[in-house]
Amino acid sequence: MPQAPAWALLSAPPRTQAPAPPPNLRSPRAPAPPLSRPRGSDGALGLETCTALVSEVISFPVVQLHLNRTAMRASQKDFENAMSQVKLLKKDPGNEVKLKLYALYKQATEGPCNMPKPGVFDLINKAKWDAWNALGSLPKETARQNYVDLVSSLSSSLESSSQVEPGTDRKSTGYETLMVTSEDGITKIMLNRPTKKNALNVEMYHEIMHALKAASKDDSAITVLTGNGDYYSSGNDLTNFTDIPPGGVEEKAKNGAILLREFVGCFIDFPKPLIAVVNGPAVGISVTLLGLFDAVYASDRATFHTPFSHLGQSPEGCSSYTFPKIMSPAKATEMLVFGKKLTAGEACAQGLVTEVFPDSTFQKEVWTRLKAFAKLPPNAMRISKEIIRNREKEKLHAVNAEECSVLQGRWLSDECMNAVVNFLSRKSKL
Ligand SMILES: CCCCCCCCCCC/C=C/C(=O)SCCNC(=O)CCNC(=O)[C@H](O)C(C)(C)COP(=O)(O)OP(=O)(O)OC[C@H]1O[C@@H](n2cnc3c(N)ncnc32)[C@H](O)[C@@H]1OP(=O)(O)O
Repeated sequence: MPQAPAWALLSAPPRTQAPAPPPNLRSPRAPAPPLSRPRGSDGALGLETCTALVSEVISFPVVQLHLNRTAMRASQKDFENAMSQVKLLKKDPGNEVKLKLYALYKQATEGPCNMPKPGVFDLINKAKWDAWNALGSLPKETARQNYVDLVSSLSSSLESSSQVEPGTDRKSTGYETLMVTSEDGITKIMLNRPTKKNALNVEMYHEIMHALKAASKDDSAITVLTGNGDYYSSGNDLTNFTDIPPGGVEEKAKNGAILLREFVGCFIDFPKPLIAVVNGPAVGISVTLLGLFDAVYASDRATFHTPFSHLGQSPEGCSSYTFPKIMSPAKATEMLVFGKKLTAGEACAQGLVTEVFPDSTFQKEVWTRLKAFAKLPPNAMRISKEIIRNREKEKLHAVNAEECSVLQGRWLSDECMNAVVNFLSRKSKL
């Protein structure tokens, strides 16, 4: 059974001590914490409670940062990077360090502790208060610097001993083609090439894989893919076809098929609820992948278009298997073979989209709903997804392999090359 990261658990207080209502440690600008925390029958803090508490200690500063943006100038970027880095730590730095981080953050953003001291039985809030209060009149700038230094020392000492895959220590801010954020239990992966309608270039394929791997291990409950700008995505970037290596087009096609197979494989294997927030038109691979998502919410501005025949290509993203199952073979054929473009309403009627929202309220309504989902017990959600999806996994990997192999041949065809040349020479558009 998937476990919450060990470091998401703060030590439980001794059983004998009765929970007392904690005074609020937060500034008036901050959201108020729950007054008491549910405990298990053994008196320990429950898993969700502990996770929420860690979010409070670790993630809460991210919210605060936005509120205090104007107050920080000198090392704002370092400070912001340090906060992102904290969330990427793969190992529990321990309660003592977490309290130190909390205290330095509060000092850096609010100055010396000015809150009433919590009661003796309010162990957690008292520990936080003590840590902050212990910093006395340490100047804000020094606290900020100490925070950055502490995170940097943690990153080197904890990351080097963890078994992470190469590159997984990359910061969420370090992406070229994506914006990745983690807040309120949701990791949001936003395609971020709006001037190119979020077309997927080779860099973006790699970055999405990286972001999904990181999201599968982070402490968020759900993961969301969406687009920046007016498009969700215009699909594969057709300039991907232009950079021919010394081995010629055959090598290009072979490498493309390897990349595509690995890319789609990441969606098949993604362990947490994966939700698409389709903010605008979607084309090609950004549509076919939707069959591998757990829920798809769409603006009524969105359209769904898979013009593979027009492009001399063939379906991918496991759509040759998922679409006929979702919407019937004939409807799937209209889309995948004849390139029929669906409106959001039609896609919803076919089962490809879960729900459609008016564009004017889309973001507000969807994110309210997602935040509520993200509060559900994460392990239960994972396990339920697993039981819904797992018996299909082997089949999906086989379909993926077959689709990539067929597509590799298609990329070498005149039909495909002509379509790409026509688009790149501005002779055609969808
Ligand atoms: C051997 C190859 C190896 C490849 C590596 C692996 C790849 C795996 C491949 C998986 C298979 C995937 C298949 C698909 O996704 S098929 C779908 C492909 N997409 C398209 O055909 C869409 C093409 N774009 C358009 O038709 C129009 O741009 C669009 C209708 C989407 C929007 O039109 P509009 O008029 O509103 O906007 P512009 O055309 O002016 O677009 C703005 C700029 O964005 C550029 N653009 C948009 N989409 C793409 C794209 N898909 N590829 C490249 N560039 C794109 C467009 O050119 C404009 O750029 P400029 O401002 O510089 O002119």
